[in-house]
Amino acid sequence: MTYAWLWTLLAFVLTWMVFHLIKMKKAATGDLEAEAEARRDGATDVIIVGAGVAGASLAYALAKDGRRVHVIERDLKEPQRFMGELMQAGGRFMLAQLGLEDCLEDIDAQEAKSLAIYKDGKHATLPFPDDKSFPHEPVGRLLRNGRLVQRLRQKAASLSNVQLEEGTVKSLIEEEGVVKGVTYKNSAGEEITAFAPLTVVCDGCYSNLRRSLVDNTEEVLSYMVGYVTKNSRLEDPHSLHLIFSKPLVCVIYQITSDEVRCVAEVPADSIPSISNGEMSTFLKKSMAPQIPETGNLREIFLKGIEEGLPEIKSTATKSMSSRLCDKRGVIVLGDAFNMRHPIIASGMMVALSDICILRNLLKPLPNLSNTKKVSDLVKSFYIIRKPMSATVNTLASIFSQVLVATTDEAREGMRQGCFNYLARGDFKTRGLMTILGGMNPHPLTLVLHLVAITLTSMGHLLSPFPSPRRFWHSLRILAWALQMLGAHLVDEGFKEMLIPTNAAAYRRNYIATTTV
Ligand SMILES: Cc1cc2nc3c(=O)[nH]c(=O)nc-3n(C[C@H](O)[C@H](O)[C@H](O)COP(=O)(O)OP(=O)(O)OC[C@H]3O[C@@H](n4cnc5c(N)ncnc54)[C@H](O)[C@@H]3O)c2cc1C
Repeated sequence: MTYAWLWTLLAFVLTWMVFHLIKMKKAATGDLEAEAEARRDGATDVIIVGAGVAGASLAYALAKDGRRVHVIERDLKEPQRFMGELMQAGGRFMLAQLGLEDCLEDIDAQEAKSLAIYKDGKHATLPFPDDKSFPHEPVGRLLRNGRLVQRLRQKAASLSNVQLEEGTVKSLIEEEGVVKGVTYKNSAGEEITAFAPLTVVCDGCYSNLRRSLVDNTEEVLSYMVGYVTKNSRLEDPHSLHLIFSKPLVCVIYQITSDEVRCVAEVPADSIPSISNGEMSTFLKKSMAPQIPETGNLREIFLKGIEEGLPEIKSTATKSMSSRLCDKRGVIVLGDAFNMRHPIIASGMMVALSDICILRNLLKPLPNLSNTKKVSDLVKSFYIIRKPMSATVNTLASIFSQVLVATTDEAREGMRQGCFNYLARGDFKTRGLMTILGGMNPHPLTLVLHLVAITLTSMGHLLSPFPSPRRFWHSLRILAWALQMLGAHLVDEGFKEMLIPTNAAAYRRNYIATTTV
């Protein structure tokens, strides 16, 4: 009798445990059944990780071709950041190819018609020229990146075969070397698995997933420090103002009808602290005096600082060459795949160009579960993208190195030579501007321009009277230029593209695959 309560308690605990064991087993079986069901049904054709510019555009393009797309994005709120604020004319063309050009409307974007350059009191404005072979108006757009991203997300989500969900992808699910899907945490904190024959990783410049797929590493080159000056309008709001300041460049541009973005680039190893006010002192004392008084550039630069730097932000500039991922069932795109210095503002354009190519390559395939076929197509994608990616990556890398101010006479000669070349305003400048705007992705033409800039720089250093010292420095310019170019010839697989017949074939192939 005394132990009756103990037996009752034991019986209760045992019943509770058996009940829960049965429940857990049922849930596990149910999960597996649901997964198997999803796989059998082929409920999703493509999973896209990340809905930035690349992920959202790709989702729309693939869904338009009838694919069932599941996009998983970590944060569906409007991104507040200062990258991707100039959509080059070439990027607008790619958006039009994808049926997304209207996403540039109703976001108070500003027309970008020219590049204005400033150095040591001299100034030149270089319009993006009208290239007759380019089927689009040669005008880009200056904008708030977050607004564009939201428009792209809305447009993708408006299609019934796109499921856009907030969630953070934790890992890829792999079976025998083939990626089958992802594990992610949804907004309710539940861990979920999703399966599809193809997963596209578009999780941006801080990508974690990339590391398990490709073995390339990113390099931090410098930092861009930026803030917005509110209630302001530049006297020339349609130019991107690039100041050849020291040690690195400043850039000022209109991003909405009454907001101006001010950016200063700072070396990676000496970035002043934002939190203790060092940064505002640096901007006010070191950078502001170098901003030309032309128009109202300096006034707006200072106004932003004096109004208390509401939201000063810094972003790392990175470079990472593209590497082919040899796993099946997965593709990496956007910044997770390939990055370059943002000095020529072309990352979004390259990502969109990649999407146009990939979409056109995948179009004839009714079933993406043929992973061997998809993997072969990805190999040709990697080659076809070269005219655009190699041209833009090389130009960005060389410009970013040339624009660094140093006390080295040869390097300063090249910096001045670059300014002189751009400021001439002749047919050569126009040619380089069409490359810059993404209207002529032609590596061979770029190499010719780079050779011409080198010769201009050498000529500048030798004039008016060549001396042995000047001659020596001009030879150093040549050596430096060859070294920079040489590195890219190898890295970007440029060599074969420089053979004129190959270059022409590459370009034809590129145009055919980017045009709907
Ligand atoms: C300072 C700076 C200035 C730039 N200026 C320009 C410019 O003017 N013009 C231009 O064309 N390019 C510019 N670029 C480059 C451009 O911003 C990028 O190339 C472009 O934004 C890349 O798009 P993306 O979709 O690959 O990445 P993002 O736009 O970064 O999108 C990645 C998305 O993935 C999501 N995500 C990340 N991890 C996960 C996860 N685990 N699960 C789910 N979602 C995830 C993120 O939330 C994000 O929405 C600039 C770059 C820098 C650094």
